[in-house]
Amino acid sequence: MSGPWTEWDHILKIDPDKSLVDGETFEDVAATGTDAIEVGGTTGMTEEKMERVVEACGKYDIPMYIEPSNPSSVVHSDVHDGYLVPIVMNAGDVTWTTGAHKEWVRLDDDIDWSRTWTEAYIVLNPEASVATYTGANCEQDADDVAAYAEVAEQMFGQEIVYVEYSGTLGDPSKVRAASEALEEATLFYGGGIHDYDSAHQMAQEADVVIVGDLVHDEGVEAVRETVEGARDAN
Ligand SMILES: CC(C)=CCC/C(C)=C/CC/C(C)=C/CC/C(C)=C/COP(=O)(O)OP(=O)(O)O
Ligand SMILES: O=P(O)(O)OC[C@@H](O)CO
Ligand SMILES: [Mg+2]
Repeated sequence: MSGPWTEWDHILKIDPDKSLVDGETFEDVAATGTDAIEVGGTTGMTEEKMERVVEACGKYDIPMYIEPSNPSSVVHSDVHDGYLVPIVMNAGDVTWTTGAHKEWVRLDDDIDWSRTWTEAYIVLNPEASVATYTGANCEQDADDVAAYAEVAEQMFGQEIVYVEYSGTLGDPSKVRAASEALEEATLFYGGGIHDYDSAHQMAQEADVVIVGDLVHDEGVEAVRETVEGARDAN
C-alpha cells in the first residue's frame, strides 16, 4: 500500500498554537502551491486549537492531514484526508514509540484505520521542543541515521521516514544517508527551510520537504519560494 505522499515534493505544516502573519488567511496558505497541509505542533496543543485549524483549512481543495502529538489532539472530522501519527525511533522513552499509541488505541473506540498512517521520526535537533518532549537522543552520526532509517523501513514496515531538525537547517549528509538506506519508503525532511536555496538543497536529498515556522514568521510569499525550490530539485 502506498499513499499520496509518493507524489509530493512539499508539505506545509501549520502549528495550531501559532498564528498566521497579519493580514494572511488560510485561503492564502492553501494557495501557496504546496502539495499538502499537515496540522501539528509539539507545545501548547489542544483539541480546540486543532479543530479550529482543521475546520479553516478544510474549506479549500488541498490534501490535509492531522499530525497528532498526543492522543488528545486527534480530532475527528470529515474535512481532512487522514492522520499521520508520529513514531519516534530515537525517543528516550517508549511512550513516544509505542506507549502513547497503545493508550490511544485503548481509549479511542472510533479510530479510522483506513486513513491512519505512521511516520517514523528521527529527531536530530536537541534544541527543538520535540527533542525535549520525547527525550530524544540527537547524537547520531550519518551511519546511525542510516541505520535508524533502515530499521524503520525493513523491521517496522514504515512507509514514511522523517528526518526532523525542527527549528534549524540540518546536516544534508545525514539526510542523504537516510535516503540511501531506504528502498521504497518515502523520506520526509523538515527543519529550518526558509528560502528557495534551503528548500532546493534539502529536496535534493529527501523526497518531500516540510516547511513549518516560515509560514508563521514570514508568511505565504516566503513559503511559495520554498515550493519552487523543492519542485526544481525534483
Ligand atoms: C499516539 C498519538 C496519537 C500521538 C503520539 C505521537 C508522538 C509519538 C508524538 C511525539 C512528538 C512529535 C514527533 C510530534 C510531531 C509534530 C512535531 C515534530 C512538531 C514540531 O515540534 P517543535 O517545532 O519541536 O515544537 P513547537 O513548534 O510546537 O514548539
Ligand atoms: O518549523 P520548521 O523548522 O520549518 O520545521 C518543520 C517541521 O519539520 C517541524 O516538525
Ligand atoms: Mg516548531
